[in-house]
Amino acid sequence: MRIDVITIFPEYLTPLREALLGKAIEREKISVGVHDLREWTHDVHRAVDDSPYGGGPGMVMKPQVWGEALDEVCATSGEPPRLVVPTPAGQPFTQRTAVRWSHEPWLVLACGRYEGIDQRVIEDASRRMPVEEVSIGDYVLVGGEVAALTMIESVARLLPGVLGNPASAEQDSFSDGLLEGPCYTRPEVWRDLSVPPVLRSGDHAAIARWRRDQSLERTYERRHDLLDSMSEESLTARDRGR
Ligand SMILES: N#Cc1c(-c2ccc3ccn(Cc4ccccn4)c3c2)n[nH]c1N
Repeated sequence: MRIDVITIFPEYLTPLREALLGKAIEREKISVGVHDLREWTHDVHRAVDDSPYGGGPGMVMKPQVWGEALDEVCATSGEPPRLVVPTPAGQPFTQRTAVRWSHEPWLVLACGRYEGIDQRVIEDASRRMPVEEVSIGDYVLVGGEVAALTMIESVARLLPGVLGNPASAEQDSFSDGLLEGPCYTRPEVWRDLSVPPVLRSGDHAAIARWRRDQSLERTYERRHDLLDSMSEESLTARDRGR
């Protein structure tokens, strides 16, 4: 997978070069390009923003600069990229989104700042590539870079050869629609707190039941909305009996 990020703070994306993702880039499982939006300015001040039409607080990112940047970064004789635009007003980004995007050959992420990017940039890009305006959660950040890091990490970890143990991606929270239950490691007793005996029983069926029950209980307590949106078939008769 190829990932390009356009931003006025390229150094914000440095963490991508660290740890697991850094290794995946070194091993060419992913190629990441980070581009400074100001490269496409032509004035001495390298201006990327201007006052909003209709008034209101803050500034809006100029369409001309973004248009030229996307023209160049997204240029191809083949299939265009999927353009991802982080915004607090976007569709929710979920694990399902990450799975879907993990099958994409090329993502371009447009990281806005200020009050956002002139909407005509999204409108114009939609004429020649798929565009998704997405939000990573119901809170307001200062710009799109943290959201880009979040989304890139959640997509990249699903790619073959990126995670040391691919099974952990399959057993993700949300992968079966439920939250992950608690996990434990040695020692067996720590500050007079013991590991649940079933996990040391060696009875794999009992362990699997216990883990499913813990996921259901945690999801019911913390994210009832996930249960509400689960299809009946994905909940077993035993689950419903709990
Ligand atoms: N994804 C996501 C986001 C963002 C986000 C993403 C991109 C930008 C570009 C500018 N701002 C600041 C800003 C403040 C106020 C109104 C509009 N925009 C962003 C915020 N905030 N919260 C999320 N879940």
